[in-house]
Amino acid sequence: MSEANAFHSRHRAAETAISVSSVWKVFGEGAARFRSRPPAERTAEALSRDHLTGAVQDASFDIGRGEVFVIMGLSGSGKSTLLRCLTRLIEPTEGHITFGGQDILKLGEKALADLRRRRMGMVFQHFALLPNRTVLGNIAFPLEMQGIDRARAEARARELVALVGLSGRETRLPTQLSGGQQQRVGIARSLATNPEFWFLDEPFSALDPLIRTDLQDEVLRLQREQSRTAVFVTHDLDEAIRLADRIAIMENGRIIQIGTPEELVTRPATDYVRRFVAKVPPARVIRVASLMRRESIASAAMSVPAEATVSEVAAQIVASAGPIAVTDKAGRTLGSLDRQTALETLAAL
Ligand SMILES: Nc1ncnc2c1ncn2[C@@H]1O[C@H](COP(=O)(O)OP(=O)(O)OP(=O)(O)O)[C@@H](O)[C@H]1O
Repeated sequence: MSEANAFHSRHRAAETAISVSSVWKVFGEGAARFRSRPPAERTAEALSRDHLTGAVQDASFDIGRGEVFVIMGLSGSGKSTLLRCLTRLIEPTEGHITFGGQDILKLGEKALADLRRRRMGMVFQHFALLPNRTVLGNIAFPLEMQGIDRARAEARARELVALVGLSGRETRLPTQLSGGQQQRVGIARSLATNPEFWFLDEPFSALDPLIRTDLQDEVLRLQREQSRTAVFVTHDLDEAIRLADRIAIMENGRIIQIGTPEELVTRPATDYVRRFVAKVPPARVIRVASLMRRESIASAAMSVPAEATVSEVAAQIVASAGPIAVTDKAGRTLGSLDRQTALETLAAL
């Protein structure tokens, strides 16, 4: 692992929260028969000959506890199907999916419903709020489903209303809210049970760009305050870069690369990934740590954090008149940043 990644992937060395191994979802008649084929015969040609859709093909990856893992790709690449396989809203054709070591594909109906209710939170593109319930009633609903008494459920719902910035609107019905506000209710509701795992499927794509950025900030803030393992589907690269620790890029049912935004931009695995990330300014994803020289410096004019992106510290770099120190989260100096190299990264398109 490069130094840059060691700084950025705070989760990689951490405990695995979700492990996905050789997962397939094949749609069409005869999908079950597809399981008996040896791996070498599970090709795109074989799928098309049998009139099957390989929505997810041989997906394997681990997600670290507390990581924000983004699945992205063009329309029809299999993102939603993969996410739904993780929650078993769609039954995978085959493979293994474990949550904290427990194989969820082996769970019976009741255990699965329990897992979803207690440990998973989900947000979808269409808010799916209960039309006859108020903001508070919608947010309290998952708690009531758990058998928590109404007063306690409502107290928790009030906390969440404040957390997502809807104080004062507790008694409104969904139709009396804007799209962005409705999605805030959806987010609050998904967090009511304080789930370990948070699944978000294109949660902001129906919203206009400004509201979308607000809600992305909201998600980032919630992650900072109470980090949870999050899997986020989007077709918006900009959104993926803002939110992700790592991004999985899908193409025609296959995951073709998994990496930090910086890895995808600086080392795209295929032409498809290269084209996907072509418009991302490198300074937006390259971290100070990647440009740092490990050397001691006598007297620094200023310091910048190793985990910041070059864009985030652009103003300091431009203004600096002397050596720039690079520091870790504790403020210890790790090395130096060459101003010229940083300026070149900022200028690169
Ligand atoms: N229930 C289904 N029956 C048959 N084919 C399906 C079904 N659901 C999805 N598919 C097919 O599986 C493939 C992947 O679909 P999926 O919805 O997962 O893609 P996606 O990347 O999430 O797309 P989008 O961004 O448009 O939502 C597509 O070819 C789709 O037509």
